[in-house]
Amino acid sequence: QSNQFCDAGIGHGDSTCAADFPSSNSKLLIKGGTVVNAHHQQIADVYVENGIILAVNPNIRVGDEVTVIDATGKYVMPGGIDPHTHLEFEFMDTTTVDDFFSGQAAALAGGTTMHIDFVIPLKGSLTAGFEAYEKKAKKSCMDYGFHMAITKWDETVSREMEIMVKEKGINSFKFFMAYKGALMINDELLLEGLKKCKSLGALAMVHAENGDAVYEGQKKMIELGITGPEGHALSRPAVMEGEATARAIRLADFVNTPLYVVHVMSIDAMEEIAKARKSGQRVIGEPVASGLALDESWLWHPDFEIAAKYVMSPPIRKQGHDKALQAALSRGVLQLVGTDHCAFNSTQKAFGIDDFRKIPNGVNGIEERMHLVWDIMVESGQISVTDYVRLTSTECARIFNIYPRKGAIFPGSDADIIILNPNSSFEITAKSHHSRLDTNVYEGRRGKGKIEVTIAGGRIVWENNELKIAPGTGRYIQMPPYSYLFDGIDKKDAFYLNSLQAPVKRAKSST
Ligand SMILES: NC(=O)NCCC(=O)O
Ligand SMILES: [Zn+2]
Ligand SMILES: [Zn+2]
Repeated sequence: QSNQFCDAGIGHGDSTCAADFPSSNSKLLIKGGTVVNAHHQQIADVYVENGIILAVNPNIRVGDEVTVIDATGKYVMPGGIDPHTHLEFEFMDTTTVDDFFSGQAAALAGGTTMHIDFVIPLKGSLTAGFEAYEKKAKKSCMDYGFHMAITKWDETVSREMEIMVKEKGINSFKFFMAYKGALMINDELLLEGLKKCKSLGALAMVHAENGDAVYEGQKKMIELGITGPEGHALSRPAVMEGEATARAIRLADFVNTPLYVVHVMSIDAMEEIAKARKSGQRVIGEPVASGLALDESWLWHPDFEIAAKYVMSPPIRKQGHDKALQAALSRGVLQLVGTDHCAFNSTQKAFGIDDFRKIPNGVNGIEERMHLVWDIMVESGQISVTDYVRLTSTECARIFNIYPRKGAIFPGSDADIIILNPNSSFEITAKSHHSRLDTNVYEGRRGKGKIEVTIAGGRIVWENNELKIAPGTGRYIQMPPYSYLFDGIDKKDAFYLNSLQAPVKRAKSST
C-alpha cells in the first residue's frame, strides 16, 4: 500500500509516505487543549469516532483502544477551509504543478482540511467542465468543494447553472472581469449571471479588475519597453481593481443579490466593500495570504526567476495595502482569508522572460495560509484566537452553507481538527514544503505558532512533521444553495416593489 503514497511524487524524502495509513473509524481523544470555536473557547477534551466529533467536554474517560493525543497548552481548532484554490488548473497555455493530491498534501501539512476549487467550463460547457474536475479530484486526500466559473452566456449555460446547483452541489459562480480574450466577461453577461445566481440562491463571485483597461495598460508598458515582471504591476493599477469592484457591487445591488469579491488586493477595492457594507449591502471580501503578507517590491527584483514568482492577478500591491487589508480583516470589513493557490514553477514562469504578459499568473499559499494568518494577525495582537477560527474556517463554512458540519468543533461536526502550539515556530522554504513547486513566495519566512497535528475526517494525517495520506480518501462536499446571505433578500425585493409609485396615467394625445 505504501507505494500508493510514494508514487504520487510529492514531498521531500520519506516523510510523506506512510505504510500505516489510519482508517477513518479510528477512535481518538484529544486531551486537555484549549478548544476554540468562532465564538467561544474552553479547556476541554474532544472525542472522535468514525470521522465525527462525538463529544467536547472536560475529563472524558476512554478505554485502551482509543488513541490519545495530549494537547495541553495548545489550541485545538477547526481545520482550515481555503475558499480559493486552483489545482490542476489549465491556464495561460500551461497547467499548475499541484494537482488534487500534491496540493491537498501541502494543505494538510499546513492545517487546511478542506478547500474549494474553481471548475472552469470546457468550451463554455459547465457539464463538461464539472466532469473533467470530478476526474481530476479522484486522487483527493482531503475534502473539497467546487465553485464554477461562467465564461460565456446563452440558454444552455443558464440551464446548466440550474443543474449545477440542484444536482451537483455547487452554490457559487465566479465571473472574471479581467483576462480579456480568455476568461473575461462583460457587464451584460455579469448582469445576466447575477440575476440567475439570485434565482438559484447561488453566490456570485467576481474577479474584479477592469480587463479592458488592463489590456491597454499592458500594451502601453510593452510600447515603453517595460517587458519584465514589474510591467505586470504597472499595467494593472489598484484604481482599476477599485473601479471593477465598485461596478460589480453596484450591479449586485441593482439586482439585489449577495456578492463575494475574491482576492481583494488593494485599499481601493477594500474601501468599496467597506462603503457597500456600511450601507447594508451583502458584500463579502476575501483577501488572500499573499496580499496580507507581501508587497510589490519583489516584482522589481533584478533576478527574473525571483521576480516572476510574485506575478499574480490582481497584482500584489505597494507596501501599505498589506497593512490596510490586515486592519480591514480585524475590523470585519473583510470576512475570510483564502490563498488563490495557483502553482506555476520557474520553468513555466520563464515563458514570460521577454514579455511579462506571458508569465503564468499565480502564487502558492495553500500550505502557508494558516501559519501566516496566525503570525500576522494573532501574534501581532490584531485579532483574537476565536477571530482566527472565524477568518480561516467558520466564516467560509457559513458563506458556502456547510456549517456546522465544517468550521466548528461541535458534537456532530466532521472531525477536521488542528492542534497549534503557540510556543513553537514555523519556517517556510521550498526545500521542505509539500507542494510540487520548486520555489516559494514566502521563502525564508519564519514566525510563531506551529500546527503540530492535522486530523482530517477523523484520521491523523499530519504529526511529527510527517504526512500519512492516501489518494482517494478525500470526499466531494456538496454545498446547498441559499446560505444565510440570502436571508431577507425577498423581503427587500417586496419592500422595493411596494415603494414604487403607481404608474402615471396619461391621457392619449389628440394629435
Ligand atoms: N490570481 C491569479 O493570478 N491566478 C489564478 C486565476 C485567478 O484567480 O484569477
Ligand atoms: Zn481571479
Ligand atoms: Zn483564483
